[in-house]
Amino acid sequence: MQTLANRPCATRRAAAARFGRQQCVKVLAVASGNSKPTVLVAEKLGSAGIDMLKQTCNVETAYNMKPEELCAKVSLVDALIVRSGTKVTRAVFEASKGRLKVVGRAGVGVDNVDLAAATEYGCLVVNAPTANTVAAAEHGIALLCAMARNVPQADASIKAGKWDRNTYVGTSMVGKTIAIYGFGKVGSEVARRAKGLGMSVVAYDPYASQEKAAAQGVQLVTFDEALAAGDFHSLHMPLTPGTKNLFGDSAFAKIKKGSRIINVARGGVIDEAALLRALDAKNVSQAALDVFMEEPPKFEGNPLIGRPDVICTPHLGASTTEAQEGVAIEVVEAVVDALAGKLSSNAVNAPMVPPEILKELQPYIVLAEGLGKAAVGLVKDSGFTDIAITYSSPRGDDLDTRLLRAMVIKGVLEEITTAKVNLVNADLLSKNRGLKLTEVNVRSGEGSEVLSSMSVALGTADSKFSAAVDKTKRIYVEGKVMNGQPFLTKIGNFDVELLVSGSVLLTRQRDQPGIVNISFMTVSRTAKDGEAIMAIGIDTEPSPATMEAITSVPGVVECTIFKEVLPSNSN
Ligand SMILES: NC(=O)c1ccc[n+]([C@@H]2O[C@H](COP(=O)([O-])OP(=O)(O)OC[C@H]3O[C@@H](n4cnc5c(N)ncnc54)[C@H](O)[C@@H]3O)[C@@H](O)[C@H]2O)c1
Ligand SMILES: O=C(O)[C@H](O)COP(=O)(O)O
Repeated sequence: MQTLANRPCATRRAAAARFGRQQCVKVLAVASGNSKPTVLVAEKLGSAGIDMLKQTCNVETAYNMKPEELCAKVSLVDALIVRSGTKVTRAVFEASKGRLKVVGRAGVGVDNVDLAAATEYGCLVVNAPTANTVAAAEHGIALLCAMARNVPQADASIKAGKWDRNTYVGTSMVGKTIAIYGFGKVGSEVARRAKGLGMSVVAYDPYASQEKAAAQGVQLVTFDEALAAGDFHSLHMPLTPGTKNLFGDSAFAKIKKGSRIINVARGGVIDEAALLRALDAKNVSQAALDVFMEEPPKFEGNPLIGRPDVICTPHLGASTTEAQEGVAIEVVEAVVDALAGKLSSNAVNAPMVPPEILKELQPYIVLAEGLGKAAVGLVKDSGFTDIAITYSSPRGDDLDTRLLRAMVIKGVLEEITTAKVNLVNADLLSKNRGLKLTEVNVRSGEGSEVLSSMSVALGTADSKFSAAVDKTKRIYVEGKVMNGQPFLTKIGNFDVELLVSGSVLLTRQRDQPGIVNISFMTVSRTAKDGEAIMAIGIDTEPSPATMEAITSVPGVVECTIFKEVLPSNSN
């Protein structure tokens, strides 16, 4: 096979000039034309974030909207930024009529966003996962101390004109055990601070690393062990189907008698009716709650809020000036990046790719999308039922293929569907279309390169260019990255070398001298005097008459236009 390196310089330069545009990954097709995207900020956001947003977007603020008001506004905006007080339901995505591309959550928890609906509607959800961690941990510690020393009750008493030094005798924290549930970002910061108070720390988190816990002097234990060990129990896990009502009657039956519980995570993790029963039975002696099953909770006759053994704050964990400025900047950066079509490491419903990995993957991402486009561009009317992707990589099974797979699907589906396909919904859309997808990782090559090659094969397809069909009766294209550029290296059983971009004319002819004479092209043959295919870069599409003329050249067997091998918007 002729390689780029040994090809004549002029041809290489021509190829590079023609196809060598700097490619970048467009994840979401967002801003159209030159108009600025419009962002609706539905809850109070730190001013630094608003100022940053205004640099690239039209910003509309509307707080305390009723659900129907949000639905009315959302079809006029490209992005929506919320905190935990706005429910971004399926109805919101439906009402957006496809315009809403990004939901930014200025905080960690995304349980107020219908992620399944977001994904279905191709809307990226991003959050601000780190900027309020310390604030939440500090609030947890504040509640721990306030509860142990009856600070709110004593404050209320003195404000009522009493000097009562007997009722509010507290309990000491030093030497006691705190059980932390959810040893993630907030949980581990709480652990660090609890150690500073002289407490022993155990943690329950089925997904946490032993090493990380040990490095902090924290012992990971089972749920039941944590319940039995803790004098204080501090909750720091997300609300998921697995954690919903985790603290119910059964847990409270096992909890250390008279221990105290703090919840700065999510209300639904505690079954509030069960907590009331546990408080009545003195299995739990005190509770400190920042979060509730329903927010705001019903106040009238609420048995939990009125109790002297329960102290409450109105979901204030993240509410420090510093944290609010921090989350505002963090979420705005993610929203602006997403609107510009860049991948975000804060994406919640799309593969999260750290920036350094993304940089490394960049040319392979372009290749993957290009191969998807190339393969589907060769399908005839009868369509195809399956996509087989093979990755040949020195990393073998260690290669994280999620992003590459999504880009192949994007490349394939964008050609055949009117639905907006992006990294968020690529998997789901292919599944909904009943496409069978298989991936094979083959260990091959050496060194640190991501891929030595990759191929896309479309099954049960009738190709408009029969030479693209391989021995297994699949439309087959293969490619690799050379000198940082994505190349198509095989079509069917024919080796080619085509820097993937723009439109290409493909002809198949008998291998005989002098039948076509074109300066830039790539030719491949199976055997001398056998058959060859020729790929020719073209600027404008030949007319039907020209196509007919090419096909009627003696020796030419078939001819097709292979349009836009790579996405035209990848520049
Ligand atoms: N009150 C507030 O204002 C406030 C502020 C920030 C965060 N939060 C909440 O705090 C919680 C933790 O936030 P984070 O940033 O530390 O998240 P995180 O993702 O860093 O940590 C969550 C941890 O919970 C663990 N976990 C998951 N399922 C579990 C289970 N069934 N049992 C035990 N552990 C489980 C995970 O392994 C992870 O280590 C979230 O619910 C978040 O929404 C609340
Ligand atoms: O999940 C979070 O980040 C916290 O619960 C904070 O929520 P808030 O932004 O509504 O204060």
